Amino acid sequence: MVLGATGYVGGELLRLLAVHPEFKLLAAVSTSQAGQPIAATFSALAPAWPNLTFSTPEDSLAMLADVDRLALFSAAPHGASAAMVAQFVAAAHSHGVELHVVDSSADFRYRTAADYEAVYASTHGASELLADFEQGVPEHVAATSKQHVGHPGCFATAALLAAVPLCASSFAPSSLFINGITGSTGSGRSPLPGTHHPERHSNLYAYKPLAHRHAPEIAAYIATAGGGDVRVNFVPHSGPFARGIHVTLQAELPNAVSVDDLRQHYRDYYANASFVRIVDGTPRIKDVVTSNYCHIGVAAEGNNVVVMSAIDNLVKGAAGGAMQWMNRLWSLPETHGLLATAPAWT
Ligand SMILES: NC(=O)C1=CN([C@@H]2O[C@H](COP(=O)(O)OP(=O)(O)OC[C@H]3O[C@@H](n4cnc5c(N)ncnc54)[C@H](OP(=O)(O)O)[C@@H]3O)[C@@H](O)[C@H]2O)C=CC1
Ligand SMILES: CC(=O)N[C@@H](CCC(=O)OP(=O)(O)O)C(=O)O
Repeated sequence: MVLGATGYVGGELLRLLAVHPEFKLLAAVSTSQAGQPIAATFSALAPAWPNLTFSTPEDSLAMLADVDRLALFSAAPHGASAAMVAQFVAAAHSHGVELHVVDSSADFRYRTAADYEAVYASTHGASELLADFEQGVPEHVAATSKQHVGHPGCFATAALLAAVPLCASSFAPSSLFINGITGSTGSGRSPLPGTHHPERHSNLYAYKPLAHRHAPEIAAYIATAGGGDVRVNFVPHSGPFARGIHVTLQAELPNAVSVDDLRQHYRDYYANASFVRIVDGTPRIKDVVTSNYCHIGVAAEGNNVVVMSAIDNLVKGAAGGAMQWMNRLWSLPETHGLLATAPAWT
């Protein structure tokens, strides 16, 4: 079941679920499009879902009376997601349904309501559930006993995959300088001045330098992943493309490191990670967009290092990362339904 199913992340979840070998779509939940065909909102998905219509939250809650197990994805906006998830958790409990939730919004990305409220300046919608949620990208959490997961955001995913192997090493820096460039789908389907085509096309600009709300999230997740207390200086940029995130991380290390040693360190760290590839040169978003892969490249000169990562914001940064976690929560192979590569030329 997918909450926020008419959104960009919701649409990607529906696309991934169409080819998943185990999960069967029970309901695509929408308030605005309930009763309308999925194919009317996502014409690209018509071959996969020619007849299925969006369901109201109320009808979707009622469906829990007829199932034994439920994988619940939330792609609702932060602030709305937690309360919706709480309704489904309560309904699952009362019907004896085995449930795992993966939330792509910010609502379960922090361990405490106070940490969430400090960043989002609004009361958490279901603080009683926070203890049941794991936080992190799957590559940085070896095992979890938690029932549910709050997935990091797309900028955070790209930044963390680049940062954690460095910060969790014996040569960890005390500060990171991170530039991130995101495509316009990162801001969701509602048109905004910053996503309007004439503004975005053939343009590139930074926004909220050193003040973006995802900087504390990146720092918190680095600490959770064993990277300690590192200062994160984050400058996001709007890029002239629809999908993809490119992150460039720079740091000064306590000692010099060779580029070969640094690259080998990353290869060793991600040796068992199916979706992270350490490239010899520099990563490119065209090599990962639409896929669940992350490409990472490194450079070093004396004490100064650069780590670059590229992901698809909607897949590895949201729907695909959520699917990877959901596979793991149900003890399925983590790669189920996610191994398609990028087309590269689109
Ligand atoms: N876009 C991206 O690259 C990424 C997004 N995320 C997170 O994933 C979530 C979804 O993002 P995205 O798909 O881009 O967002 P969209 O705005 O495209 O979609 C969100 C969907 O949620 C539903 N919704 C809107 N308002 C409410 C509300 N008040 N209560 C319940 N449902 C509501 C809407 O569907 P309807 O009105 O039909 O119910 C809407 O289509 C967000 O929390 C975002 O932060 C995370 C990583 C990357
Ligand atoms: C909506 C939202 O936060 N989506 C993404 C990130 C894109 C982003 O950080 O975009 P803005 O700078 O426009 O917020 C997320 O949840 O991580």
